[in-house]
Amino acid sequence: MSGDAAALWPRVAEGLRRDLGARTFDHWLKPVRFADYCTLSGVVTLETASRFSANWINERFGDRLELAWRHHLPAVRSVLVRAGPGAAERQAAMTAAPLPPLAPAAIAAPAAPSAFDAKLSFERFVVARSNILAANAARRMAMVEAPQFNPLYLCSGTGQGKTHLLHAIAQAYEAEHPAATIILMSAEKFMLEFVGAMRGGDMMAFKARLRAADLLLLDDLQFVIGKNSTQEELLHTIDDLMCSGKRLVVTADRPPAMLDGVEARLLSRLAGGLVADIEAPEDDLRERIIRQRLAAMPMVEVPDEVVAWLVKHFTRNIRELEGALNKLLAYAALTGVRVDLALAEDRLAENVRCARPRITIDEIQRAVCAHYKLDKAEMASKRRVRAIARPRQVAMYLAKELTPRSYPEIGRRFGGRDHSTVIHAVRTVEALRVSDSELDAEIAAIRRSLNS
Ligand SMILES: Nc1ncnc2c1ncn2[C@@H]1O[C@H](COP(=O)(O)OP(=O)(O)OP(=O)(O)O)[C@@H](O)[C@H]1O
Repeated sequence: MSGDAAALWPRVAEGLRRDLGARTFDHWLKPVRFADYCTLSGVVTLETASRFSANWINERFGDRLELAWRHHLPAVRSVLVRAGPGAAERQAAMTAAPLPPLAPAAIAAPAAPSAFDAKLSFERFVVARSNILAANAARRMAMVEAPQFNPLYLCSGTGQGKTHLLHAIAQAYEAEHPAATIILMSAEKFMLEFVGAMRGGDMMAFKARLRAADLLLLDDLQFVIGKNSTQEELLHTIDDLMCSGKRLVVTADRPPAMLDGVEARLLSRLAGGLVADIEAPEDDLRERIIRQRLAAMPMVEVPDEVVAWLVKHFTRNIRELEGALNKLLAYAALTGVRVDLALAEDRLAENVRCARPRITIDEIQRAVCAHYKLDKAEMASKRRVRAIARPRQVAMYLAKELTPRSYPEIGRRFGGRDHSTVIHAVRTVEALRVSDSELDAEIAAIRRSLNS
């Protein structure tokens, strides 16, 4: 895959040359060579002649490089330019005054690059009412003083900045505690390493590595749902870290109480510190994030009406908003057209369609009740008379069809019913839709009312 990416570099470079102009390109980017592409992290590494020009390129052209790469290879997450081999010698040769000789150890072992994404810093995290609790709690986690709340549990829907905050905490903590051991990993990786260690008979090393952490940051905890032995190991790891006063931050897509299939003992540990949720981003936050991204690209002109249009249409999460902006800018940069409202509407029509807010269970319950002229409280009631039970089953069926919620989650929203009740309702309505055309038409009408 790195080979494929290497083959793309000349095309990426050609686009950049058109975009930046031959003079700027030849001066800064012509000497840049492709070094590596990691499919796992999505990081492209490029090399240039000196550390100075690497820093300059990262600062001035980092966003441009990312856009250009993503245009050809959408999986690219970030682009890093570093000084290539021999850069130190070239740098020394270019300097008039001889540099003091480097200790052999320093030459042999250059500082290991930080494992954290420099772009995901506190400085680049825009704070607003919807995320202020999470952002402030995250900052506290990185301070010298012991945090007031430990563990910190960050939760939100997808693309709202949880991973960003984990990287920000890790980097700020690293700056304050340079010798500290910091581990940032996804819950999935935790599980894979745990299973690998069990199979390889290497549990001691696995346990020792995690328990040596001064700060453990665990992303996407919902991954351990239903994975009992991973949960057990995680529980021991957390207990160990907490007992030794270490810091723990976890993220998940829902609050602890909604992690069905996670052991109560683990949940109580996780909820025992601070649970901070990030709400859906408000207009002001979305606009400030766009303006922040544009400020890093002073050569790109984006009219205010396009910014307002993006803010209006990409409401659900920041990742979608960023993706739309990147797509628009990449298209404009690589084709040489100006960014205006018509271009945004044309190029981003599909993105807008996908970004429409999803239907919620609450909306479904309201629509079903409006159709059958019922009180919404009946949805959660225990009454089994057919005039109520059937609409309730229809609402459960639509909840499964139109939302990403699981059977247990749906059951909870209908007066704490068991998941098997929901499965039964879904199957019943599915069968009835085939045999009962009247019911089928009613469901179609409810769906239309929800989509309108
Ligand atoms: N408040 C913010 N300020 C600046 N950038 C943000 C903010 N919130 C999110 N982002 C950006 O949005 C993108 C998605 O954020 P991130 O990956 O952290 O989301 P997430 O909540 O971890 O999503 P998932 O649950 O899918 O893993 C990232 O590029 C991140 O930098």
